[in-house]
Amino acid sequence: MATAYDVVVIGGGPAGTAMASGLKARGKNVLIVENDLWGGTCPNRGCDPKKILLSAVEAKTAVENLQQKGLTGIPSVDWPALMRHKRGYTDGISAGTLNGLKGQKIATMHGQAYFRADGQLTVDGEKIATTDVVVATGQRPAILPITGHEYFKTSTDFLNLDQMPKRVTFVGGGYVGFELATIANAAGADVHLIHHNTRPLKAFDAGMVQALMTNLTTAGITFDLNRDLQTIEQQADGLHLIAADGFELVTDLVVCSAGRLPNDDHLGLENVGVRFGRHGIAVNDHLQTANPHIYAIGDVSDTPVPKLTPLAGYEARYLVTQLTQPGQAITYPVVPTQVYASPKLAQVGMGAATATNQSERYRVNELDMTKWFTYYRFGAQQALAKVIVDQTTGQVVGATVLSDLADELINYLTLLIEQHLTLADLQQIVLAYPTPASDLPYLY
Ligand SMILES: Cc1cc2nc3c(=O)[nH]c(=O)nc-3n(C[C@H](O)[C@H](O)[C@H](O)COP(=O)(O)OP(=O)(O)OC[C@H]3O[C@@H](n4cnc5c(N)ncnc54)[C@H](O)[C@@H]3O)c2cc1C
Ligand SMILES: NC(=O)c1ccc[n+]([C@@H]2O[C@H](COP(=O)([O-])OP(=O)(O)OC[C@H]3O[C@@H](n4cnc5c(N)ncnc54)[C@H](O)[C@@H]3O)[C@@H](O)[C@H]2O)c1
Repeated sequence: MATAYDVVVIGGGPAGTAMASGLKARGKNVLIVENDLWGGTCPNRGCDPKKILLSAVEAKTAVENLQQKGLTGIPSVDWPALMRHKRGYTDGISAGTLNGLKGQKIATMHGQAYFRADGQLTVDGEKIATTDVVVATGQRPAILPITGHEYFKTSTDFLNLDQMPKRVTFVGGGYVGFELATIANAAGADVHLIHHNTRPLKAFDAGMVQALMTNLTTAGITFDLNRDLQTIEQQADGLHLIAADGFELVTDLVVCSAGRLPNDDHLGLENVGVRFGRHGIAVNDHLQTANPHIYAIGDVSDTPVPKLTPLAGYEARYLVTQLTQPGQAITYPVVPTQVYASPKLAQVGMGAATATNQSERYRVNELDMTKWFTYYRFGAQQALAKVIVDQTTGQVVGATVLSDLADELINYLTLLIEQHLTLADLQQIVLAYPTPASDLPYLY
């Protein structure tokens, strides 16, 4: 007789693997199902390969910034070698993740999970008996349904390019568009970013986005704002990208970076009373769907937080506790988000626009840190911050940072916010000098 599981987890990405490990550690009989690469988006075709490729951008920028300051000669990116370096990491991820799961004695299956009816879950047609199911199937790149959409490539294709084409265009000014445009530009391509309105990266501080775009424009990226792409045509000289207003651009590679779609439309969720749609699987504040035995976590769940790897893990940890010791509704901490461009743009907590509307309570410290020792020493082009302080408590409640070190500084700022630290609290702690952390008192 087939095994009856306590929980089946569908999806072997950061959410699903954290879920399966956590349940197993608490003695549950768990099966995890994956239909593609174990490890999911983040380590195979997302965060990690992107940041490996960014390493070359960071190193090149560091050398550029020290020209006439002790270094001569600017290195160029050897794309095939950089890609080999990336694959040296990504090629082992799927097998390594699977081995890790097996090492924990977690049951695994490779195949397509599908709900035929309530209580009838199948994997590649085989019936699986289980009490509960956790859906953690993530998202996939959205493709704009325009004429010639078949010429679109995705972030997954870009992160696995054997050669960098001469001309590369991104359509959609979000995280993916900015990050991959930064990489393609540093690798020597002529890069355009087409965006359909005048406000790319709309969740980030408008002034800081403008400053980032100015930097990227100086570095060679062309921003084609307010262009509504309608058609892609293959012609002898390349792909012609044509917008509604007659704007036309010829490129060799066009990447659709206009958002991602939840993997919730191929699971038979309609057969088991689970509501789902463009924003993902509908869940309550216990991450439970309309079917009490089915839960959803990570990118595929429709929750009020950005879709990021640390949140996939956070939701998994919450649900592990919930399935073993039911209790409180989920609450989320402040979430730092960032765009790994050049420089990096990071944000956490309250934005300056909100703070300015309540100026009797909040102070916005607008800081140009470019000449501060931390940034001066490596010749940084720009280091800006907007730090929001609650004047009634003296605590930091939000920040936006634009600098080569923003990815580190934003985590310190997140700790200050989460731990409600005032300047006086911080001055009780000794931090190594000179470092970005030892600048923290000057941000208040
Ligand atoms: C280019 C890019 C860069 C990114 N950079 C960052 C970053 O720097 N920082 C950050 O925090 N986040 C980043 N993200 C987002 C991050 O990758 C996701 O938030 C994270 O992977 C979500 O984890 P998940 O487990 O919910 O989904 P996923 O990682 O997508 O995993 C879902 C898994 O489910 C599997 N699956 C789907 N359908 C089925 C099915 N029917 N049966 C079985 N298995 C199925 C999929 O194959 C996949 O392996 C990036 C994403 C992209 C695309
Ligand atoms: N650094 C990170 O943490 C990171 C990096 C990459 C991806 N991600 C995750 O992946 C998700 C998807 O990233 P993304 O950049 O694809 O999506 P996104 O939602 O961040 O950005 C998509 C952009 O495309 C624009 N757009 C929509 N339709 C368009 C059109 N017709 N023409 C031109 N522009 C159009 C939108 O206005 C938006 O600015 C992110 O929301 C995030 O959850 C995170």
